[in-house]
Amino acid sequence: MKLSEDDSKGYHELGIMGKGLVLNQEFKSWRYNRHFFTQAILSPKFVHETTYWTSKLFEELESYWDKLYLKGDNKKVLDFSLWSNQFTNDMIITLLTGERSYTMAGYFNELSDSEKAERPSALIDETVKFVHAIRKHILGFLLFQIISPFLRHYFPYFKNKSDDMKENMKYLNRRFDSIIKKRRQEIENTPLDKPLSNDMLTSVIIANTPRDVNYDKNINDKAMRPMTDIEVRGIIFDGIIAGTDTTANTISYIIYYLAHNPDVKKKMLDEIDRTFQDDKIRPITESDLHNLKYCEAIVKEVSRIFSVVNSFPRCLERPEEIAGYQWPANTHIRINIDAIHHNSEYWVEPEKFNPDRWLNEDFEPKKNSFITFGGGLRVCPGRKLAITELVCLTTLLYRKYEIDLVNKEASLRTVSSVITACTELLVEIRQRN
Ligand code: HEM
Repeated sequence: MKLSEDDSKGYHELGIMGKGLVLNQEFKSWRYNRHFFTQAILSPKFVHETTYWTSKLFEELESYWDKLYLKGDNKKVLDFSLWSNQFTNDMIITLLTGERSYTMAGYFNELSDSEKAERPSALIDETVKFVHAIRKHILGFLLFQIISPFLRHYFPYFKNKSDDMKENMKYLNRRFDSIIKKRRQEIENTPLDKPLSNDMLTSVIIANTPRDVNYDKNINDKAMRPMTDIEVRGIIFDGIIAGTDTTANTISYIIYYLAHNPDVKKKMLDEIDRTFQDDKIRPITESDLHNLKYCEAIVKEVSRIFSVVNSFPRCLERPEEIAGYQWPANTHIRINIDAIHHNSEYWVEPEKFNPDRWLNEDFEPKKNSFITFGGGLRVCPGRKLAITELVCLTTLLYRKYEIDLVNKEASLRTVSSVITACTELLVEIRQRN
């Protein structure tokens, strides 16, 4: 991603340009941030955290579904796209910050007239407010690129909107800063021989300090210094922004494709039942993942055929020939993921939903042809977490529940901007026999 000076003015004004990863064009600072992000997210204990929290939060989700939809004989309808959003919000915030988030509980309280979630309501309100602010940021930040500074500063309609977004950003920064400060304090108060929690925030705070197992006090390299609070905030913020809607929408698309491909669904159920031997409640573990290769193939095939991110930007550093044309340096291009994923030069029968293609021993997607997570230096650093979370979630959902679309004839309801988001997915749910 490289934005021109004009395009990035608004992001500077909002205070998000040059921080974290996504909007960071300064190579040294991006590389430093990326190193911390990758080191934390790719560590083996993080894979453990991902399976653990997917199971734990799924149990919580089931407790709400049980009360709202699963009692009695009547089939009840739910909008899966809304629940998946609450789930992935709680998941990413808990995994990245180590602070429990309760947006599923908040949504349950909204839907349930009589019973309320067994969580302190002040805690629910606080996390719901936090998540609403994150959502407002995701939906509104493009205003700072698309609308000129003149309109944003002097035209009341845009000025109000942009002032509101700036206030929202201030609130988010305060909230992140207080979480970071609290965690630094907790780390300081924990004796060196006592373990710390495994969330990303803790890992990036302790990286390159004596609490880090890889710490070497003899290395006196500026590039290996610990992160400041503002740097920590930048990468945690980006992880939350990039890791919520992407996974939430992909799981909705998985439900949709399974409903339309009963033979695939049957094969998946066989794999799940073989792995869990009729145990419908034990938590999923990392070792289960080795036995869920068909589920993983489904996640990849859905991501190929209906990628949630539809394109991503690049800027040419030097003149290049692309598609037979010469392009000067600094040309901005968008790489069209959908076009590449549906191109018969790269994929056999590209329009066919065929998870088996991923299981063929000789199969390897052609170079740069599976780009749902982008590619090159900037490739999505959350891809392993995303695939693990999606495989676990698909397995947990279908291990115990029968999920049908309310209207199988209806096409998917989506809206496209930076990502293709599912706006509604009405399903009927009941326990599997
Ligand atoms: C299905 C889920 C996901 C999809 C489809 C996805 C897709 C992408 C894509 C296409 C990019 C741009 C890559 C490029 O320019 O080459 C990206 C970047 C990024 N993603 Fe993901 N992502 C997903 C989940 C996640 C998760 C769970 C996280 C974090 C926990 C995450 C964090 C990031 C970050 C921080 C970047 C910016 C990287 C950089 O600029 O260095 N993503 N993602």
